[in-house]
Amino acid sequence: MADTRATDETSDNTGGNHSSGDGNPESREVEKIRDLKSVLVTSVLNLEELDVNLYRGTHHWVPRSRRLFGGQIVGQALVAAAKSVGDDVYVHSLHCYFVRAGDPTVAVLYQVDHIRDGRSFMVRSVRAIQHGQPILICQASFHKLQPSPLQHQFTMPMVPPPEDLLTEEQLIHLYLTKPNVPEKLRQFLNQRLANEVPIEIKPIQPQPSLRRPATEPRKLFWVRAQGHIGEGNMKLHCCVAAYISDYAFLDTAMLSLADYKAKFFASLDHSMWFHTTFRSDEWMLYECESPWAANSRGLVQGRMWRRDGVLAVSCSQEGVFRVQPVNHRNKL
Ligand SMILES: CCCCCCCCCC(=O)SCCNC(=O)CCNC(=O)[C@H](O)C(C)(C)COP(=O)(O)OP(=O)(O)OC[C@H]1O[C@@H](n2cnc3c(N)ncnc32)[C@H](O)[C@@H]1OP(=O)(O)O
Repeated sequence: MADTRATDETSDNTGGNHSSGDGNPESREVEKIRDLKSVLVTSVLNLEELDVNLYRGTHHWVPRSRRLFGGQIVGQALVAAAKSVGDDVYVHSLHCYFVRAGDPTVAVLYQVDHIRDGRSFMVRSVRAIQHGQPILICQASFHKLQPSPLQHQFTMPMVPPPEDLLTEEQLIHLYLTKPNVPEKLRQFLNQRLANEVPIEIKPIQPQPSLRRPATEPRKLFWVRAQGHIGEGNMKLHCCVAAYISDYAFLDTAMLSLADYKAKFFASLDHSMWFHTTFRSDEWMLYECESPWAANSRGLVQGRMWRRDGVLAVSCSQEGVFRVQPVNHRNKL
C-alpha cells in the first residue's frame, strides 16, 4: 500500500546558498566535482534571482547532441516555481513541453506566473527563455498534505538489490578490458566515462554488447543522484528527481528496434507526478517502459520506486525519433 506518512521533511533550502567543504579552495574544488550537492545545488539548481518571479540558470553537463539536457531545464523550472510557494505545499505534478532546443552557450531565464492560489492547490506556470524565445513551457501544481483512506499502489518489481550490481561506469571499465574492442567503440565508451553526469545508474540487466537484439521495450535500473544531499528538503529532492528522470528514459522506446540507431532524437514533453517523500540521493528503482511507438514518435512511461517498495514518482514522456540502419561493419 502507498506510504501515507505525513512528512516532516518540510524545510526549503531550494536555491539557497549551500556552503560546503572545509574552506580550503583545493578541497572545495574536489568536492565540487565529486559531490552532486555542490554541482547541482550550488550551481545548476541554484538559480540567480534577477527580479520578482524572474531567475537565471546555468549549465553543468551538456549531452553530445549539444542541445541542453531536458532534465536540467525541467529541474530548474521546478526550482523557480517552488520558490513562489510556501513550505506547507508540495509539488504533486508538472507538465512540460520542450518547444525549442536549448542553447548551451547562453544562460536560461525562468519567468514564473502565479496562475492560482487555492485553498489546497497552487498552480504555477514557468517559461524557460533563451534569445527572447521560450524553449520550455511548464505547469507545476502544488498541494497541501491531505491524508485520505483512499490509497493504493502497484507492487514494485522483484529485482536484485543495488549492492549486487555494477554501475554503468564499472560495466564500461569491464568491457574495455576485453580484447579486440573496436577503436571507435573504445573512443565512444571513454567519452561516456569522461561525462560528468551527476547521476549513478545500476542496470538490472546490462546489455552484454552494443549489438543487441530487439527486445520488449522495457528496462529497469537503480538510480540515484551522486553525492550526499541528506534529509529534510523535499522540494530539493523533487527538483533533483526531475533532473534524473529524463536521463536514461527516452531510449527505452528504441529497445524494440535492433540494427537501427537514432540519428536524431529529442524529448517533446515531460510529465511527472510526485506521490510521497523520497531521497533522490538514495537508490530508487526506475522502471521504464514504452507502450507505443510509431510515426517517428515514441511514448515512454516510468515509475520510480523507493527501495522499501513505495511508489515515489511516476513519469511520462513522448519523444521524436529519426532512425537509420546501423552499418555493423563500421558500427561503434
Ligand atoms: C546515455 C546518455 C544520453 C543522455 C541523453 C539524454 C537526452 C534525453 C532527452 C533530452 O533531454 S532531449 C532535450 C530536450 N528536448 C529538446 O531539446 C527538444 C526541443 N524541441 C525542439 O528542438 C523542436 O521543438 C523539435 C525539434 C522537437 C521540433 O521542431 P521542428 O518541427 O522545427 O523540427 P523538425 O522535425 O523539422 O527538425 C528536427 C531535426 O530533425 C531533422 N529532420 C527533420 N525531418 C527529418 C526527416 N524526415 N528525417 C531525418 N531528419 C529529419 C531536422 O533537420 C532537424 O535536425 P537538426 O536539428 O540537426 O537540424
